[in-house]
Amino acid sequence: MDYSREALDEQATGDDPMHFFMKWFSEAESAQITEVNAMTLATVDADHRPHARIVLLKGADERGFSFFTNYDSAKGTHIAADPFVALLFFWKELERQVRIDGRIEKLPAAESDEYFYSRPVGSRLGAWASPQSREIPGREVLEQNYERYQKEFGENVPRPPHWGGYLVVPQRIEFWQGRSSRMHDRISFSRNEDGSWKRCRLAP
Ligand SMILES: Cc1cc2nc3c(=O)[nH]c(=O)nc-3n(C[C@H](O)[C@H](O)[C@H](O)COP(=O)(O)O)c2cc1C
Ligand SMILES: Cc1ncc(COP(=O)(O)O)c(CN)c1O
Repeated sequence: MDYSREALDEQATGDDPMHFFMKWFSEAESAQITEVNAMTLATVDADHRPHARIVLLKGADERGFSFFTNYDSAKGTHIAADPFVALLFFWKELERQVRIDGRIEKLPAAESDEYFYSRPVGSRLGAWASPQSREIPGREVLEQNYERYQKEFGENVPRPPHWGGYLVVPQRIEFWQGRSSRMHDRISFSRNEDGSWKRCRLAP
């Protein structure tokens, strides 16, 4: 595969990488890419071993990037032990990659509520039914839990205390655009002490 769609220069990315991320994100949406918000989340456990999995980006604003999950899951346990994480997007149709590293924190409960109550009732029951990342003897455990909570809550399924959002506050954001002969463009932003961003170009 030789990449040849387009170039990325320093000027085009501007001074604010969150702003530029939104631009690339909406271009990916317009390109009809399916699950454009699917991103790899890397965490490290208490023994410094890395773990990666896909989660769905549900918000991006001047604060950072947010997603929702089970706080008692493996990833939740890793995050509690070490708040440094990485995110990765690969939009292959656009020959683009975005790499983000930063520090993660829980979203305020009000924001977790707001998102949770926007989800279909079935997914809300799923959040109760699944002890995410735990070993279970069989699928029937999930089905039984689901039915039990369905009986208990009916249509009014509250947010479980162990389920909510995280915000990744970026410290570095890199935009990668594939180019011919592996001579790709990489524009990287690192956060300064005062919160402003320093931009540089990296060799591919
Ligand atoms: C496309 C896709 C989207 C996913 N989105 C989420 C998500 O937003 N939140 C989540 O908790 N798990 C999501 N998952 C499941 C995770 O990849 C993972 O299996 C789960 O969160 C357990 O991870 P852990 O054991 O490392 O905590 C998604 C999986 C795929 C393939
Ligand atoms: C277990 C789990 N939790 C949360 C999500 C987040 O997405 P949604 O809120 O759209 O269900 C997903 C998406 N695949 C998921 O698999």
